[in-house]
Amino acid sequence: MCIEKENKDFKNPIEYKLEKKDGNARAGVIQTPHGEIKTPVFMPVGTQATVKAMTREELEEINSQIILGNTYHLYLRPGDDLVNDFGGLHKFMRWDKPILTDSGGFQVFSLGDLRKIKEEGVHFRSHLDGSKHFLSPEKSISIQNNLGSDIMMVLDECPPGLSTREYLIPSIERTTRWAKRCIEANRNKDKQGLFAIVQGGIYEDLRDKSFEELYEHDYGFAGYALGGLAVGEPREDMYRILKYSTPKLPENKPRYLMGVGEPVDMLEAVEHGIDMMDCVQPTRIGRHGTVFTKYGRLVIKNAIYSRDDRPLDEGCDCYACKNYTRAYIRHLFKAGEILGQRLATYHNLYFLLKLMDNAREAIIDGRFKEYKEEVLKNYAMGKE
Ligand SMILES: CNc1nc2cc3nc[nH]c(=O)c3cc2[nH]1
Ligand SMILES: [Zn+2]
Repeated sequence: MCIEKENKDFKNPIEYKLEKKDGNARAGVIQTPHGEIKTPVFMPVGTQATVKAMTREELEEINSQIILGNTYHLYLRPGDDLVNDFGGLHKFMRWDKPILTDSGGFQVFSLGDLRKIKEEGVHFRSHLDGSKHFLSPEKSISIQNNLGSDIMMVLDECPPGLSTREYLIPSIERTTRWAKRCIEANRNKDKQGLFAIVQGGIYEDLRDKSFEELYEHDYGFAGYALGGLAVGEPREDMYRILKYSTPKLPENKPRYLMGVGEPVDMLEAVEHGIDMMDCVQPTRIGRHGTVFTKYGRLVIKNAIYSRDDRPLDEGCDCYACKNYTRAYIRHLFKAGEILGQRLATYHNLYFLLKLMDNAREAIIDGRFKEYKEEVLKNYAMGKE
């Protein structure tokens, strides 16, 4: 039972309104300073102030409601101070809908040459030029303030997927201390929301520990993310934790699952009550010629498609599927033509945004279970 705890000295700029539940699946609306987001929602990742290969107009065309910016990358290049001088990320990249920025921690752990995790923060070397840098909770908030995102993430440690309890327990406790420091550092309390990140690996009791420690400061958080998943743990462990932890998150705030973007996993997450997801997969695999279809993934460079006059996905009404054949898009990839990467990216993003839109409709109509079963049955058939 989550008891409402509000700190009256500031209003969270992020408001969540639950519209309909169907089991634990939920449809809702998130109000942000840059407009509303209908959930469940997929968030395309725009790492370096661009969703790779997509223009802003194309992102609007496919009804993208919110995009992600990566703090680590933008801090290193072009610099959060430069972005701030141009009025923040919205103005710099001409995106006037909501933006969520991560804390930079995950990229430091996965990209930067991590020197050491200390109580005060992480020392690392840039993956660009090896220069030395330091990221603390306060520094992360300052960078995200400069970027002017609508939703900021706390600086946390995302332990490797199968970390032991002995490693996880002190890591969770430091992540909680860092989260508290982020609240204190978030000077624009009325301009940007701050999400907490629940850790705890694949252990239910450690998930409870992490959440309860963070919920102590619920007044400072506009939403809750489930971190520490999709980092190499077995799928059944991720599903078990999703089923256990998601329904325990506050009902009146957005719930964000970090790093998930495979159709089957997304519907599993929605079933347990997740509202928001992000993942680089759809854009990354798109650039390499793998696309999502109703009947599973399809690798367009495969010779079997050389004379295939069907669209990438026969059930899709996106620009790429309405105008081009598999044969043509395969040719573009074989010829190294950039348009191939653009069309595959466009389609993959459209596919996931549509999947979430259809899930939202199914929840509102009270038929989510049937919807999920239908999608999984077809997806498991493998591409025809
Ligand atoms: C691709 N999978 C994945 N991307 C993630 C990003 C994250 N950021 C902060 N904290 C996390 O725990 C975290 C977990 C993640 N899993
Ligand atoms: Zn399509």
